[in-house]
Amino acid sequence: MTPAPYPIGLIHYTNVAPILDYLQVPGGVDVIRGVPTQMNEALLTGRVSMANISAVEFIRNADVLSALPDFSVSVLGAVYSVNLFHRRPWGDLRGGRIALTAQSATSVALLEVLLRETGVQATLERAEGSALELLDQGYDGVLRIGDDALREWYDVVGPIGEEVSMLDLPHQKHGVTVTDLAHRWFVLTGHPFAFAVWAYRKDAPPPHALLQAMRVSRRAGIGQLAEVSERHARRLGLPERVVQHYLWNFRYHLEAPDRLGLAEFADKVLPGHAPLEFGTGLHALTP
Ligand SMILES: C=C(O[C@@H]1C=C(C(=O)O)C=C[C@H]1O)C(=O)O
Repeated sequence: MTPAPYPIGLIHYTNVAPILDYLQVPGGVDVIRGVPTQMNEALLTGRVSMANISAVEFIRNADVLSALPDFSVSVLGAVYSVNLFHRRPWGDLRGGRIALTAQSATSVALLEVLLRETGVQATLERAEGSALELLDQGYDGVLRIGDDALREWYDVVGPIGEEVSMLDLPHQKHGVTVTDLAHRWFVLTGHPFAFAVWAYRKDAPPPHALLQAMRVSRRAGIGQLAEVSERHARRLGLPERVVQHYLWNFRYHLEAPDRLGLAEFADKVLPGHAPLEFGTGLHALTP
């Protein structure tokens, strides 16, 4: 008897290209793709058994989900693709209206934490459109994530020539400020921020062949980062150097500092949450 297929969901943002571009999906694994909120829902409803999902949904559903112990989309400091666009200074957003992308769960929760910790009360509303369109429509702030956020950051601050150091990438131009939420989290806590984990339903752990294939493809992607960056830079219409900097900056292994950041975020966002489990019940891990 052939075993039932194992369905997985994959968020297709460029930030996971180094993990997924070289993935050879093993037989018996079915893949669907989508934005974070779609993959969150697919995992929570059981349509898929494992997905890279918004870290905040892993925290909120820690009773039914476990996370792979060695996969994440984390960053220490600026991330470049989780951005609040605004014209007035952060402190002056008090009483204002902030437009939220419908693609995100974690970054919305992160924004709420950061606003609360800085004493800024604002009205948060779902609204679709580019950052500049929504600012022109009268929103005081616009949250964007993923490839759109990266491109729109570059549209605002670019062009960035060879003379600009990657340590000093701009975040302001023509009266628009692009506040990088991961950078703000770093300033607040000193920790990395984990945006996504690979979560699976505790009742349906992933087959070993899939985990091995993901580790092999991550090694290939990181090892060929120049090629990955060139390919995606062309697709995004961004300089290769900027995309390579963007990609190497991610922390893909859920290491101890990433777990500290995740635990701190969990306590801020959902005090009293169920314990977070990493790989409990998974068969032996091969490095
Ligand atoms: C870093 C990012 O992280 C993503 C942000 C998510 C969210 O806000 O819910 C979910 C998955 C992550 O891959 C990004 O969107 O650029």
